Amino acid sequence: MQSRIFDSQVFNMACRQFDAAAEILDLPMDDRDRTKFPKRCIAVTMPVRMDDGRVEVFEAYRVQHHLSKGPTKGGTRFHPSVTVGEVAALAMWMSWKCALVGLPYGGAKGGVAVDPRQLSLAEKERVSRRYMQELVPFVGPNIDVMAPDMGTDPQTMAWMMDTYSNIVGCSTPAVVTGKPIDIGGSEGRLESTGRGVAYLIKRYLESHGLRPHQATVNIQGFGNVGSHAALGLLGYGCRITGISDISGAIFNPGGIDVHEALRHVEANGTLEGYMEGDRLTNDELLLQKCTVLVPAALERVITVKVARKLKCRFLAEAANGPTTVSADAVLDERGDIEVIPDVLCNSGGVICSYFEWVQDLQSLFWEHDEVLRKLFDILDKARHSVETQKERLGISRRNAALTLGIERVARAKALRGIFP
Ligand SMILES: NC(=O)C1=CN([C@@H]2O[C@H](COP(=O)(O)OP(=O)(O)OC[C@H]3O[C@@H](n4cnc5c(N)ncnc54)[C@H](OP(=O)(O)O)[C@@H]3O)[C@@H](O)[C@H]2O)C=CC1
Ligand SMILES: O=C(O)CCC(=O)C(=O)O
Repeated sequence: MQSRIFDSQVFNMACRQFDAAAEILDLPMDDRDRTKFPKRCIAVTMPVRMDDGRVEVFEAYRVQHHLSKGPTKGGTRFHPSVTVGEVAALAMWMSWKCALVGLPYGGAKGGVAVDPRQLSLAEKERVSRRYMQELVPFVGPNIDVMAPDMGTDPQTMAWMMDTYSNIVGCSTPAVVTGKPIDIGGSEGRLESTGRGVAYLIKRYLESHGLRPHQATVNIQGFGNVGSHAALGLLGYGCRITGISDISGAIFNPGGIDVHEALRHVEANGTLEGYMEGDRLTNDELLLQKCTVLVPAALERVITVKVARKLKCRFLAEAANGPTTVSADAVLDERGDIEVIPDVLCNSGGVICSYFEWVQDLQSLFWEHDEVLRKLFDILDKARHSVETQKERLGISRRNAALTLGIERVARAKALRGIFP
């Protein structure tokens, strides 16, 4: 089958990854297309009243990739470059990620094509509420559970949860995760993706005979994931030598004061004007020598050209889909860079979202320590299963992670059969 709906660079990239994994698994031909292509796609146009009285119409999407293992799960992105193909690729990756770490979910993702930095707070609230209002017939605690992604945060989730609850007539915290703790959010969810990234990096450094305090780290993207990864790594003793946001990068081989940089971003909304170190472009930051490079922003930033010039020992994919398929082949050929693939590396977020959903359904809440202990436990198990698969089949770590996730989804579909 050829998809005409989702055709785009990033969707084709997710499909090529799937095809390679399906070959390794020797997946029956009859099972391939039904495992690969998204089950449902909801596309809406949303009229929103802007502060100046105009009505602006935004395109928005929700893609639910497969329904075979439970409700679908995944974040909602507010970004000007959102397309249905990008959302579909992100939903596919959510499926493999959830299956890899053993969560009872299919993958989903949503997005609004809007630049959140151009919206006032009131406009952002109206966009968030309208998005949820459009999607109420298609989501719910047992159907599809949203969460934050780029450009959205706990406040966005609070507005979405409130909108859903008002429409269905009762408070329904389990319809979104990543909410503020006061309205049913989980301890630890805010920092979980970045903390998970940091924890896995520490484990991989140790398994390669390195101590965290010997490691230097450059991070692209200083939002939720990038900043909490930086704080986690700092806590383990790593030296953070580079950080960036859309305004560019700060590079300081002596180490950046991450807390001070965060205070600057909180006060100014950007790293622009932060003076501690040299200013570089985002592309230049990727090529600086370091022990660990952490892309934590957009897809497809590690291209063939970049991959050939990387000077890191580890590439920890905190972002979804940061490495193109051709760049991946370059990294395989080089063989000197350990790739921690996205579906493993950033899985801490959805693991903690699962904990939040479980707590909401039971109305029984856990302490912070318990959440982190359970999170690190699942990450250790997933890491172990990826390393075992890698050695057993003699394949790359990315293919090990993808084959584990894809095989579990395909098995669930085969067991359930075809109805009617
Ligand atoms: N939030 C979560 O729980 C999870 C997120 N992820 C993935 O992690 C990545 C980051 O998400 P998250 O931290 O939540 O998003 P945020 O919106 O919180 O932060 C995104 C960061 O990336 C920066 N950025 C945006 N565009 C560019 C660009 N073109 N070049 C360089 N930097 C850029 C932003 O800069 P500025 O602020 O200046 O715009 C910001 O610092 C995404 O790939 C997301 O899918 C994965 C798993 C879970
Ligand atoms: O927490 C979640 O449900 C999803 C997080 C997410 O969007 C992702 O892992 O890419």
